[in-house]
Amino acid sequence: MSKVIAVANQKGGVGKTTSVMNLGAGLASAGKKVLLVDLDPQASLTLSLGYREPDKLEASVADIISRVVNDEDIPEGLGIIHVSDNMDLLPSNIQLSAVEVSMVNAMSRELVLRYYIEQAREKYDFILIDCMPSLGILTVNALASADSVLVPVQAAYLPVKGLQQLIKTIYTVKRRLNSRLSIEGILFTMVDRRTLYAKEIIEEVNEAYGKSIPVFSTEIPISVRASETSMVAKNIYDYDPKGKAASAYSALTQEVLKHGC
Ligand SMILES: Nc1ncnc2c1ncn2[C@@H]1O[C@H](COP(=O)(O)OP(=O)(O)OP(=O)(O)O)[C@@H](O)[C@H]1O
Ligand SMILES: [Mg+2]
Repeated sequence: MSKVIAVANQKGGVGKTTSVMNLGAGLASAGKKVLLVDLDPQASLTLSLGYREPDKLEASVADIISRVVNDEDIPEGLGIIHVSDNMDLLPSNIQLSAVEVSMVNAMSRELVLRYYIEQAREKYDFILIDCMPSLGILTVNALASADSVLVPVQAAYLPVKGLQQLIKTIYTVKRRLNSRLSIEGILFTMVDRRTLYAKEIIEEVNEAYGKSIPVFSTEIPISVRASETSMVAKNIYDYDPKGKAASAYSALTQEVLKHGC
């Protein structure tokens, strides 16, 4: 059994990419076979994993999408980079922007990525999709391909309004395109428990959504070491194994494993 988790929030800079990278590394070190899909033309995940010139890669997720759109065969393993034990990456680059435009007129344009992911499921236990900060066609494709959505929320601004829009989109996709879609959980990131503000937001979100929408009991603390991981191209367990962010991501990994497939 495989599980496909889309990591999405249309708000930028909330910790989507950092969470994909570190949850992915946590699952891989727990012995799970993991594929990370970079579905953002900014290519932050690709860059963070150390592939510093994404535009020079031989193939990327853009090639996969354009082959599906044009109904062409996809050669085995096209674009896949083996990053480390148990962990592969389907990288991205700026070509994805052009491909996104070309999807607008494609047949079943919301289901293009799903066609690929359904085949990739056979090879992996977990597929994590790093979405871009928008609710456009690429993110809808990710939601249509996924079993669940993990929603990182930065506990430093009033997130409720943005979350309503995201949750509405998730339910629309569930109704029209992908009935198995569920919410894996809201994940608070960059939490500074010393500030009353963070606590208030967490309470507010718990009140508004906690009963119907799961909230991870793990919170990711604000951590300078975590913010440095993309620069040094290391996951948090290698970069700062004893730090609070590493133990939080490890607890998150356990929660996700406990949810099962
Ligand atoms: N726990 C943390 N503590 C401090 N800084 C963090 C933490 N997690 C991530 N950051 C930093 O915050 C910034 C945004 O994180 P990240 O790139 O993961 O967010 P994102 O939601 O993927 O952004 P985008 O919407 O642009 O794709 C980055 O500079 C990252 O290094
Ligand atoms: Mg990102």
